[in-house]
Amino acid sequence: MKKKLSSSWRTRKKKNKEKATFHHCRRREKKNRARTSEYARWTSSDGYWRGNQSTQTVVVMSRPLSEKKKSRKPTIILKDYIKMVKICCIGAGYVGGPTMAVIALKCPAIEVVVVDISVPRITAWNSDHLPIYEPGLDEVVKQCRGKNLFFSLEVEKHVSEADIVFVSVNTPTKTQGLGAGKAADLTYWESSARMIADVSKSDKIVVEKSTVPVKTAEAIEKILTHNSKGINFQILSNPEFLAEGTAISDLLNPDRVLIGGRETPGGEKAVKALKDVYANWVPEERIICTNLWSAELSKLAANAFLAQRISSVNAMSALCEATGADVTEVSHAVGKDTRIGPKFLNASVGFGGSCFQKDILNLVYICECNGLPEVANYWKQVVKINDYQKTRFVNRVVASMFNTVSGKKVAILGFAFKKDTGDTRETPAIDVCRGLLGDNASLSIYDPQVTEDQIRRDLAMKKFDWDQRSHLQPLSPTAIRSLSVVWDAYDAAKDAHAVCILTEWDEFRTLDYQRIYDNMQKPAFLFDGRNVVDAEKLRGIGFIVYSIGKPLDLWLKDMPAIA
Ligand SMILES: NC(=O)c1ccc[n+]([C@@H]2O[C@H](COP(=O)([O-])OP(=O)(O)OC[C@H]3O[C@@H](n4cnc5c(N)ncnc54)[C@H](O)[C@@H]3O)[C@@H](O)[C@H]2O)c1
Repeated sequence: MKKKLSSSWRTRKKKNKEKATFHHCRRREKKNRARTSEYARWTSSDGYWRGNQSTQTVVVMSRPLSEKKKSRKPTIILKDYIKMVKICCIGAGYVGGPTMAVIALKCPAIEVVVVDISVPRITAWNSDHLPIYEPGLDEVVKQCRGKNLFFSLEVEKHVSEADIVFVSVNTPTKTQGLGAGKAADLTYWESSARMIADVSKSDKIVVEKSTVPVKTAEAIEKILTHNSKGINFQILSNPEFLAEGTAISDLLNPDRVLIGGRETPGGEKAVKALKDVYANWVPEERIICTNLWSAELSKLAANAFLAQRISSVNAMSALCEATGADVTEVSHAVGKDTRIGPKFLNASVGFGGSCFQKDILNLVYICECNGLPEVANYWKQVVKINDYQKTRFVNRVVASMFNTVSGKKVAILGFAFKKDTGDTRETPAIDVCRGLLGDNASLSIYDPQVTEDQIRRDLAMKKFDWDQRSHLQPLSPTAIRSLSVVWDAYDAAKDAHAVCILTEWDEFRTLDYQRIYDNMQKPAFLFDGRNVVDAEKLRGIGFIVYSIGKPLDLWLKDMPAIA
C-alpha cells in the first residue's frame, strides 16, 4: 500500500514536474519570441526598426530606440534573421522617378534613393517643380520625399549601399556605327553596369527597368561578374509597362508586373525578393515570373503589338476617307468583338513617345540579326505606316489650302505626343511642323505643358538625337524665324488661316470655336489630327473641317491629297 501510494505520489510529482517544465518552456519560448520580435523592431545602430519578420525583406523606418531599450538588446545574430532592403534606382527620368515614388509610397518600410547624373533633373525632383508632368505625381512625391524617398546626385554612394539596384537609364536608338537607326544604344546601360561592379562591396540584385534588347542581361552579367570581387550579382528583368499621362494610376494598379530571372536557386531567391516588394500592393496573381529572355522580349513585343494596333487603325483611316466610311464607326464595330476589344483603336495623326518607334526598330534589328528578314519586315511596316500617316496629314493640310501654305499662319494646338504629359520625344507634331515649315508656313504653337525652348530644340534636332544627353543636342536655336510659341489657344489661332490639333488635350474639346473662327482668316480651316472636335458643329460655325478617317468635307474632296 505504502509502495502503491508512494508510486502514485511519485507519478503525480513527475507529471507535475513535466507540466511545470512544459509551461516553463512555453513561457520561455513566448518570452523569446517577444524579445526576438522586439529586437527585430529595435535593432540597428541608429535605433530604427529595420525588420519585418513575415516578409524578411523589409526595412522599416519608425521610431528611434530609447536608450533603455537599446541596452536590453538580446544577443541574437540578426543578420540571418532579417534581410534589410535598400533600393537605389539609377535614372531619375519618366520611368525611374514615378516608379520609385510609388514603391516608396506603398512600402514605407523600404528606403528608396533615385540617383542621376543630371544636375537639373535631381534639383527639380527636390523642388516644388518636378521635372516631369504626370497627373498625381506631385502628391505621391510630396508624401514620401524626405521620409523614405530621396533624389540624389551621389550615384556611387547610394549604389554601393543598396541591396536592389534598378537601372532605368535611357536606351536610345543608335545613331551611328553598326545597327545605326535601328539597334538600341546601350552606352548608358553599360556604363551603369560597370559603375555598379566598381563600387559594390556587397551582394546585389540588379534590375533591368529600362527597355533593352533580348539577351542584354547576359551581357550585363558578364560585365558584373568579370569585375566582381567575390560579390554575387543577380540580374533580373522587370520591364516597365506604364504609359505616360497615366503613369501613377498604371503603377498603383498595374495590369501585370513582370519579373524575369535565372532559373537557379540564386535567381529564384532574387525573383522572390523583388516579388515581395511588389506584393505590398500588387495582387499576387498579377505578378508574372518568367525566365530572363521572356521578360526582356515581352516588353518589346507588348510595345510592338500596341503600336501595330495604332498603325492598323490608321491604315484603315486612309481607306475610310477614300470610301466615305467613318473610322470611329469601324473601330467601334471591330472593337465590339471580344477577341479584339475596344482599346487602342483611335485613329490619329500617328503615334509618338520615346518607346514605340525605338522598341520596334530594336525588334526589327534583333529579327534581322537572327536571320528572320520576313519577321523584321512585318514589324518595320508598323513604323512605315506611322510615317505615312504624318505625311498624309501634312499633304492634306497643304492640298486643302490651295496647294500652298507659304506665308500663311497655321495654329498648332498641342505639341506633346499625347495628352497629360509634357513629353515631346518622337511626337508626331515634330514631323507635321517640319512638313509645314518646309512649305514655308508660319507656325504659332500652343501646348499647355511644353516650353518654347523645348519646341525649338525639338524642331532643330536631328532624328534620334532627342534621347541623347543634352550636351549632344542643339542649344536653344533661334534659327526658325517663322515660328512663335504662345501660351493660349486663342492667341495661337488669331489671324491664322488654319488650326491643326495635334494633341488630344481635354481643353481643346471645350474651346470657344466661334470666337476662334471670328478671329481667323477666311476660309477658316480646322485639321483635327486627334478627332477631338465635333466636326458637324464646327461646320455649322463656318469652318472647313478635316477629321482623320471621317467622310470628307465637299471642299476637301475636290482637293485630293496624295501622300
Ligand atoms: N517613358 C516611358 O513611357 C517608358 C515606359 C516604359 C519603359 N521605358 C524605358 O525606360 C527607360 C528609361 O526611359 P525614360 O523615359 O525614363 O528615360 P529618361 O531619358 O527620361 O531618363 C533616363 C535618365 O537616366 C539618366 N542617366 C543616363 N545615364 C546615367 C548614368 N550613367 N548614371 C545615372 N543616370 C543616368 C539620364 O540623365 C536620365 O535622366 C528606357 O529604356 C525606356 O525605353 C520608358
